[in-house]
Amino acid sequence: MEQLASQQCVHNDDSKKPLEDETRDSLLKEQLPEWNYDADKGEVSRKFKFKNYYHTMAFVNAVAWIANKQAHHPDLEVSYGHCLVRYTTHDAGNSLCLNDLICAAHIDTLEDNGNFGPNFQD
Ligand SMILES: C[C@H](O)[C@H](O)[C@H]1CNC2=NC(N)=NC(=O)C2=N1
Repeated sequence: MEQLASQQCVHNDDSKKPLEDETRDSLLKEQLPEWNYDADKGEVSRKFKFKNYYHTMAFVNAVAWIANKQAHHPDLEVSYGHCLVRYTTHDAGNSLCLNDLICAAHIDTLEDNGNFGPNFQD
């Protein structure tokens, strides 16, 4: 299967079709091992932890940028030191679709290495 992180979201009738169980499970296992699937909610989620609010918000802004680029938007829970990212496809009645996993993979490419430049507050 093609790498999720090198794919872009598509918005058509096909993109509103829930993933087959087998496809979903193998993509999660092979490409998104840090993400948790909730079958009841039809969503995947991952909690990202940061050392302070500056780091958290830098991440949140990058997530928002990806969401607008992909026209597919996660629910976010933000606090001082963490951001919980949840994806489901509302247009599919809150089911897990390929766009959800593509966005999750894009977010996994954001690295927080704690180095934001000399003027960044630690
Ligand atoms: C037209 C546009 O693609 C849709 O309204 C998008 C916008 N962002 C979305 N985000 C999410 N998470 N699910 C959707 O079904 C969805 N639909």
